[in-house]
Amino acid sequence: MQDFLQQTLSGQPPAQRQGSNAHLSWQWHDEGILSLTPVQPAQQALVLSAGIHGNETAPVEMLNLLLSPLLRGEKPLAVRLLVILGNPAALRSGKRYQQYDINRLFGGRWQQVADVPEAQRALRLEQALENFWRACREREIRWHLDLHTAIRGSYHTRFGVLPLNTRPWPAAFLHWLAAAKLEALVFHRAPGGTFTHYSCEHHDAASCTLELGKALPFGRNDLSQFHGAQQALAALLYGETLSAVQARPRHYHVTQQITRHGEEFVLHMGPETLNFTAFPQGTLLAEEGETRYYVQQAREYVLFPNPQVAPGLRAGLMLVEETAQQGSRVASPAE
Ligand SMILES: O=C(O)CCC(=O)N[C@@H](CCC(=O)O)C(=O)O
Ligand SMILES: [Zn+2]
Repeated sequence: MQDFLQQTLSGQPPAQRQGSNAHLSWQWHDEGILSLTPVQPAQQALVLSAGIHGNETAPVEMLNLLLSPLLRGEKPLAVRLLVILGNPAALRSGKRYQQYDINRLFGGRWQQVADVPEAQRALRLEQALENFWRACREREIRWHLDLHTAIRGSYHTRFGVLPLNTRPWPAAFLHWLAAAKLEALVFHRAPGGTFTHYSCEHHDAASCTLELGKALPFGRNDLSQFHGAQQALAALLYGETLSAVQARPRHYHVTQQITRHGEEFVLHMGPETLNFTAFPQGTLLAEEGETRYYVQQAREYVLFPNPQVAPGLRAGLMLVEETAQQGSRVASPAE
């Protein structure tokens, strides 16, 4: 296969469904699902996904740039790799989703929505991860990096969102996220239906949603803003040296979720409000009927405010910044 992105956008299966070169063998499993196995046994299994939302194109372009030299046999592969373009139909139409946000449907939540294409696709992606990780060697390290872009501009252009994890985060994983030049890490404290929650909860993977800039159509992205992330991904994939960490990302955790239930929902933030905008205690953030959302802590920061989400879905998250002492639990290197 020459170009996985073009192949996926074409909507056609490739003429050849598997192949190999001096460094690896590859197998096309389904639309937007490709595994690559290195000739040399690897210590790590990595799922690298993008295009879960069809309008978030910068990471899709980046992923394809990293993948192409592997498929051409120009770079060695240092990990067992599963590459996923999450929602090909939405990528073709340039929309976040066709009928329902797929990133709310993982962990079996696809069973709760009517027959929408995203429900089928969430099931297919869960099966792909299941099969990929079933083939894991004992003690193989499992990581899942799901690449997105935010709808709005942000005070932090590059940041990571980590799912609820009942185990401590591996130090090497947090180190990699810092080396990828993420400015902030946001820790969820409740379960959710995202792809990264699914990997972490059901497959014990260290997983993170990487948010790289603002959503723009194909061809309009300035990938130089994400050079740090691209370099860190290249280091991981090709077994190259990881750049030194220049700054520790700021750490936040989620304190409350704003949920839209229906037509009465009002979000008291304009379209100009950036991600990580701070609000003082007592600020009325949103209301719907009798329900009112206020800032509860001395200062909270908003993330992903969106009054247009479907009923029952999150219309924003409120965050608190952690002090260095409070930091989220990290495993010792031996853990
Ligand atoms: O900018 C926005 O409003 C959404 C950007 C985006 O798609 N973010 C992910 C975050 C997933 C997570 O919580 O890990 C999403 O909303 O699905
Ligand atoms: Zn997204």
